[in-house]
Amino acid sequence: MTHQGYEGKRCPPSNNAGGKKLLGELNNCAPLEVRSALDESPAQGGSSDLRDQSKASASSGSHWTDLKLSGMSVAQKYGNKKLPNALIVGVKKGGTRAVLEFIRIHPDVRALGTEPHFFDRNYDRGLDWYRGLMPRTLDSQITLEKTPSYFVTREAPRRISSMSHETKLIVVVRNPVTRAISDYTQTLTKKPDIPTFEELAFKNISLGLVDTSWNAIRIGMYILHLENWLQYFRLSQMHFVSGERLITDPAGEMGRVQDFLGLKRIITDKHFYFNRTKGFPCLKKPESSNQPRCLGKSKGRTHVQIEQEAKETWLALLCQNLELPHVQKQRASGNLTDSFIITIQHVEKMGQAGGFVNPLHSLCTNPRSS
Ligand SMILES: Nc1ncnc2c1ncn2[C@@H]1O[C@H](COP(=O)(O)OS(=O)(=O)O)[C@@H](OP(=O)(O)O)[C@H]1O
Repeated sequence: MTHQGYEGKRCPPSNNAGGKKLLGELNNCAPLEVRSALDESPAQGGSSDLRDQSKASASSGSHWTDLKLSGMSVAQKYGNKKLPNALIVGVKKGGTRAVLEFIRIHPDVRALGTEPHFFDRNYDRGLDWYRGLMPRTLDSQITLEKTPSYFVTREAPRRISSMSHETKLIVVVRNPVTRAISDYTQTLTKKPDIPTFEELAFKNISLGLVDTSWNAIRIGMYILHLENWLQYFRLSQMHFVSGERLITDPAGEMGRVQDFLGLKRIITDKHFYFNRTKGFPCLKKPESSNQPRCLGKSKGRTHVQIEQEAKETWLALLCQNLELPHVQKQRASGNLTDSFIITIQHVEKMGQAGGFVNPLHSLCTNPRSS
């Protein structure tokens, strides 16, 4: 299936409020690759939704700085569809959409607006199918896509490295407890009758038993997943974006992303403004538009309310159960793989250098900060 074909079959725009649009409705009108993309973030915003914007330009990857040639960008006319050189591989609810929408305003980046889920759900369709989804790029431009579920997909690192050992990987990490609550909040908008967060997170709260098989918890066990990636990729090929700083200092985080991708620092604080109503940084001039835009309503949802006391009890337990015990267990057993040691050292080093906020550290040492 060609990419043009899939764009042509997009759903008509909806007036539904973010978080209320049901996936089922979208499924009826969207073809597979769009459905896949929407599975991760089904809710759509209104007319000021950057995600609608990105879907509209999903196949063209068109760019506001592109030179126009009879209404068609140079890349669209002379470019080729290439396999991505860089991927935003996760984490779900980390801030991956914000990174994609922010980086794609760079003239040397062209991104697929939807999530193709190639390395997890659609691998059988083959690399030609995957390439066909990509926007046309000039040789000097980077092709990028984001699918947050790659980070926790066992086969993804091997599959990506067999596409190219040189692929650059971006991981947007966020405090795993907040991430889990965000994930749960999203599920709740689709299935309001699910058990409480507490019921799902704990096997036995008085015994302090956390259910690490629950996906919302498991995704946040970053070290566990990283270990798998490091079997196939050098650490220098991975860049960690702090989901927290992406909100407080988007230009700073995007500066480091541009450095990592070998791009000139074009995206600066001039590109952002803080939208008080949204409560998040927004783009003054997003891709394909001169109008300021924020991400859609499914980004920056109000999280389910959790009482502070319960939260502190949980946090202590979750903190003990996410990265730390895994690290401690591995250390105690003396059964450390090289990649594991490197990961820990790397995370610690980046934390010291201020280049990385250990997602557990601030929360576990100061639960009230959440
Ligand atoms: N600028 C800006 N605007 C809006 N939202 C922002 C922004 N930067 C980061 N975020 C955070 O991104 C969180 C959603 O993460 P993802 O885009 O990775 O979600 S998804 O996995 O694609 O569904 C989303 O999580 P929630 O706040 O829990 O909704 C936001 O906190």
